[in-house]
Amino acid sequence: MEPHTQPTSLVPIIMAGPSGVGKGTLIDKLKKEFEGSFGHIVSHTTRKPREGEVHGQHYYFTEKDVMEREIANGDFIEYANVHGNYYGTSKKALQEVSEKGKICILDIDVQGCESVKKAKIPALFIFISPPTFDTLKQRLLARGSETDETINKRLETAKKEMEYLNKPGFFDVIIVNDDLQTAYNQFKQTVSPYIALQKSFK
Ligand SMILES: Nc1ncnc2c1ncn2[C@@H]1O[C@H](COP(=O)(O)OP(=O)(O)OP(=O)(O)O)[C@@H](O)[C@H]1O
Repeated sequence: MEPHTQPTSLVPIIMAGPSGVGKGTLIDKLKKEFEGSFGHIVSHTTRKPREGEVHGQHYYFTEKDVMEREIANGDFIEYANVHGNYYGTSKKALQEVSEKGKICILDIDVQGCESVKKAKIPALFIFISPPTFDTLKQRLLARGSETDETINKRLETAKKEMEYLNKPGFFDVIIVNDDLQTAYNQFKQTVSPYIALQKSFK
């Protein structure tokens, strides 16, 4: 998928980059500014619902054997096993969003990107990079969501994810999230042709 050319279909926008780099922050900002252009994709999970979580809204809650069968069947465009629970995006969930004429944004890891590419699903692949490794560590610490152990795990994984920057052409666009507003402007510029196309469908 060539960025900066006029897209002819609303392909999903795939966001990758190490944990804590600011993917969620950028996506939230974009969805806020262009409310109505983006659809909410519902993931599947085999973990138990937490209080207040609604099936079909927060997740499609499913069973391990069912999900394994569906994965084997090729029903998922990507999935991951996180601490013994499966999480994944089904082809059907993606289809539900595009049938509503909305753009789908997926926040997935590089393994997930590999799966999407393998499934030959056309998409716009964006990698969000930290300016330095140290900045990433500071952001994870500042977010206050991790213990020392999980921070180290995330940083280890981050090193591997950053190696994808050496794979020419794997990502369509790489955005360095140093100053948030600058990164957001680049992000917005990258996806604006898709937003324009989405609006033209109304
Ligand atoms: N440009 C920036 N400058 C400073 N802080 C930032 C910047 N972008 C994001 N942050 C902060 O960094 C922290 C991590 O951001 P965020 O939660 O969006 O990351 P993420 O990539 O979605 O992580 P995860 O994959 O773990 O969900 C947050 O506290 C966020 O407010």
